[in-house]
Amino acid sequence: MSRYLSQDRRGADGNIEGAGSLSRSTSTIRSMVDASDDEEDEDNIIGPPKLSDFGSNLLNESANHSGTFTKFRGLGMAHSPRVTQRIDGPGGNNIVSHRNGSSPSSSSIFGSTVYNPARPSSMTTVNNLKHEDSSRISTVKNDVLNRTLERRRLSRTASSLSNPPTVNSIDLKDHEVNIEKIKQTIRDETTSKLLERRAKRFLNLERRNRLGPAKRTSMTSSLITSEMDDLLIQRDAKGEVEQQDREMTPQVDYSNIVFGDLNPFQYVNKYNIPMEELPQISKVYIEKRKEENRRVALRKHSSSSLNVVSNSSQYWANKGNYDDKSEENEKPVADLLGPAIRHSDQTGTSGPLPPRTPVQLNESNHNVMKQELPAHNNENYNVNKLIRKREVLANLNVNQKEPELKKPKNNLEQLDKPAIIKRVEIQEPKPSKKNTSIVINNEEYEKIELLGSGGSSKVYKVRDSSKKVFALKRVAIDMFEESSVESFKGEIALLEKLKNQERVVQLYNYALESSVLYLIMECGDYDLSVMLRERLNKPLDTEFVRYYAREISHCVKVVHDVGIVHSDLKPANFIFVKGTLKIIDFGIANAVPEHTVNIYRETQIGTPNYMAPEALVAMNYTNGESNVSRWKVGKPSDVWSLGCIIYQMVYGKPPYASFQGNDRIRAIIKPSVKIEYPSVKEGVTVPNSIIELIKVCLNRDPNKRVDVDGMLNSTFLSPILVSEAFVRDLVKNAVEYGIKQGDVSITTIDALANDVIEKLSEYRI
Ligand SMILES: Nc1ncnc2c1ncn2[C@@H]1O[C@H](COP(=O)(O)OP(=O)(O)OP(=O)(O)O)[C@@H](O)[C@H]1O
Repeated sequence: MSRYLSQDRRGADGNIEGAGSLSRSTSTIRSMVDASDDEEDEDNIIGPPKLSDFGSNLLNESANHSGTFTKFRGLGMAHSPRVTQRIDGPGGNNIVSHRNGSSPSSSSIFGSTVYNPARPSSMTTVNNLKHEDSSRISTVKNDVLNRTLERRRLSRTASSLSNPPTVNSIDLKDHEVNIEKIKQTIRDETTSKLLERRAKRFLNLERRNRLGPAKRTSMTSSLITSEMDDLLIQRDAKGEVEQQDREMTPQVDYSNIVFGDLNPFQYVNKYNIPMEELPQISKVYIEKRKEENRRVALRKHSSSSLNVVSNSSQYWANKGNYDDKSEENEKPVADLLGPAIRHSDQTGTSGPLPPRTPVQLNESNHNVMKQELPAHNNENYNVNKLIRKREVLANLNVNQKEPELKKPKNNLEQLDKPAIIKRVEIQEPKPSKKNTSIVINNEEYEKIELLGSGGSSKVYKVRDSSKKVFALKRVAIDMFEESSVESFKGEIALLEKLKNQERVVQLYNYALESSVLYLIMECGDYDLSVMLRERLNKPLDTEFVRYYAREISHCVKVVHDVGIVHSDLKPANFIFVKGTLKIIDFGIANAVPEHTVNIYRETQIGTPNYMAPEALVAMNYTNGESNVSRWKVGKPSDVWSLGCIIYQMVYGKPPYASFQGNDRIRAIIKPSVKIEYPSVKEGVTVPNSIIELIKVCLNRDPNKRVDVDGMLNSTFLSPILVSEAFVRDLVKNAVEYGIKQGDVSITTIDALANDVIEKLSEYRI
């Protein structure tokens, strides 16, 4: 450019070569008008495109004539003071440009262009004009040039005649008009060019958006590119692609924008999109958000539908109908396929996509899944996807028992991956062989649960190979303690003796191995202590007391009847086996020799709460510690224990339970410590018959204590029930007998009473 300016300047100074330089400038313009803009790079433009050399010449000329250079500088376009300076040369006001003092650069009144050696200095503003427009402009410019040349020629002639040059004001006006026209033309061209570039940039940006961030795969991007090409081809085929679509201002379709986490404003900023596009982008953004919300609502609805329908065999039976593209089938399919999957992140499209369904993947359906998705446009793509998915699903061997797979992520890669089948096999936990089974006399027993534990034993629920349930009592025996060994041998012997006794828990099998005694017994459900605890806060129920007092008495009678003293009777040693109360734990029981009232035991005693005073006295408890290991037990001791249990049934606790520790034992032993028998228990009258029974059981003197038979025949346990008529009849007969006899002796009255009592025994219940 400066080269041309110099030539022009020389011409202005009278160099006859000026015309040549001007025509050269003109040809430069023409060549540039026709030049392709493919190599243009907008990024290299600091300001608006520079004015042509020709234009600069004209302006300089004009300025020379008018002296109003600044007027042209004030066109509102950027002018770089850094690279441009005015030089007031002898020929008038000229502009030359310098870049770093020596680098060639171009400048114009519109700005400057960064020097690019790889590119010829060119007029970027006019190189894409249509040919007709360029010709028209050239014509105008040539006309102006001719006029200028003519003016200069006249000026030189006048100068040679020593006449000062004059400027015709009309000519000057013409120049200004022409320059304005040129300026307008160039402005139009500039605007058009900018719009074209912007459109191009949006197109690229659009592609970049579709391709997504760096994580995209080559498959995805090629798919998307071909998708866009196919879109164009389709539109071409429909005649929708007009010539103007390929021109400088193509319509940018924002509908496929993927915003990600950005809002429209952030999006526009991030991708350097002009702010005037913001409203349109915002509109798209809002639409997308609406669609997203709608999909979330649909997803909630469809997931609940899925729960209901997925279990339906009808659904799976109907899966072959997926090929039916009717609207009726579309909704169920959408519902059944579950939550919509956003597919837009990578492809720029959106819409529901069937989720992964638990499938049996075979070769054919795998291939179907692997096929590339077809090119699509926004509207058709979702429909195509759904149809295609249905086709794929129809070919799949769907296993409804499979657990539902996780929903795939929102990208195309997921579609190409074969669905992974998760097989969940529910197995019953295999019991560890360790400590779970035991063999006793060649019979294997499997432990089920722990039923209870005592001082020296643990009792488990077990089952044998035929699945019959038993109680396994495992007793650790001190083999070096003879009494201990003998004691448990005694228990086995007693249980053998009590075989087939209905009120005694049955012993089926036993073994002594390595200081451990194993007893396989009849298994109970729960013991009496549990039941008494359950009834603790309930009001007294005399019928309940009667029934269970009779039950325990019956159990003990059975034991006593075979000459055995239990010695450790307490609620926990009575268990319910299928509703029948049975006696257990003969660990300290012993057989009482025939015709012997008491025996002496040499082993540790049981629970003091239920122990008879004579047993504790025999142990010679002093200050709470027994100094003898020998103690006396007999059948009356068991009756005392029964009396304590019945007392607990009525009053909620054993007789001496209010005493703690050794005080309790002392209280039991000490005759002065009387047992209390309140006649009312929490508002309920305690029948005398109950109190009488308990009293005869808790007699301190074992010899005066009632035996089990007496207990069972007691009024409370065996009451007499007579009718009102029976009483009336009895009274009438007695009076009539007295009238007839006149005087009746006491002896006669006693005999009559005994007669009646005997009669009443028939009324025992
Ligand atoms: N055959 C059985 N069926 C069901 N449960 C039982 C059986 N035998 C015992 N139990 C339970 O196991 C608990 C302890 O049993 P057992 O009384 O025989 O052991 P122990 O060592 O003699 O206890 P303690 O020495 O305290 O009297 C009982 O209270 C009862 O709950």
